[in-house]
Amino acid sequence: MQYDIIPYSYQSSTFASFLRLFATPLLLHRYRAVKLIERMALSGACKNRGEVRIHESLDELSTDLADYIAELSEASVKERGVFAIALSGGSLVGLMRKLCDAPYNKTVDWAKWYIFWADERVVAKTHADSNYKLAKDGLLSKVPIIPSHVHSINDSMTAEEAADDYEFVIRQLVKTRVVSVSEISDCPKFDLILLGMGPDGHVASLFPNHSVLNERDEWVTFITDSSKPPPERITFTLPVINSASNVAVVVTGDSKAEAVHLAIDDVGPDSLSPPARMVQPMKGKLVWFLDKPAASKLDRSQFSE
Ligand SMILES: O=C1O[C@H](COP(=O)(O)O)[C@@H](O)[C@H](O)[C@H]1O
Repeated sequence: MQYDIIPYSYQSSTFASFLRLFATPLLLHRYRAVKLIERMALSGACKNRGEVRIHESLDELSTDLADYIAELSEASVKERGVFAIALSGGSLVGLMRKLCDAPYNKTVDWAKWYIFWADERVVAKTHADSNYKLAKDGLLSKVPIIPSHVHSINDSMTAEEAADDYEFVIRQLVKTRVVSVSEISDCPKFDLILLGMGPDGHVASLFPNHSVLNERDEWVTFITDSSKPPPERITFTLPVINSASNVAVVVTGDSKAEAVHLAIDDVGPDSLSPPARMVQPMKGKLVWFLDKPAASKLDRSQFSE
């Protein structure tokens, strides 16, 4: 199994700024083609943990992430008429900020977006810990998404009830094919699941050594003992994450470098395996968006050009 390492950097930043401001769909398409060629030229292969994009700065990471999401949205709307995207909380939402700016705020077909959460804290939607509130304040209130397409949890229920209710909502949307279904697992097949990762290697609310990592039957489950506050959360299970068409893990900062190393590198069977390492889409594509500090402990000797 192989993975691609892409030291991602805009060498023609003036050109990129011009395009971000004035891009027509045609120019944007051409610009993406140029970037693809740059990436192919810089990419190398390693033991497969997906494609790894390493960025010089948070600004470049944010632009690349916005491009990536916009491209997947365009492809999904073309193919299925809708784009079913699951968000996470934490630093991810701030890194998606470029989607609120030109050209994405105008070129993305926001009316076709259906929003879900890969995990949510069981708190009121107005609470500072709410992943919904974070996304609403940072993204959803700034772009023309249709309110009825935003599927957040019912915050008046217990964690267990909220997980069951959320799974029921997703089941209805699978029936109407707003969310596709995986031919392999019978799980929902989201067009894109966006994950962050904690310094302990947790993704969504799948924490190290937690029994929830073994859940194979439920689509959405709950925990009441999260090692990171708040304790009560709902989360997509690994089978759902690994059934997605695309999964992106967005990680920044040197406090996460060790977890990135353990999640991506070929570390051998005796090493600790963080939950992020269990993100292995069955048929979908996995992309890591890293900044340099987060990538600083990756074993470059495993890369081959
Ligand atoms: O608690 C959570 O943490 C992770 C990671 O957050 P970050 O701020 O370190 O990026 C996040 O992805 C998850 O959705 C959230 O509930």
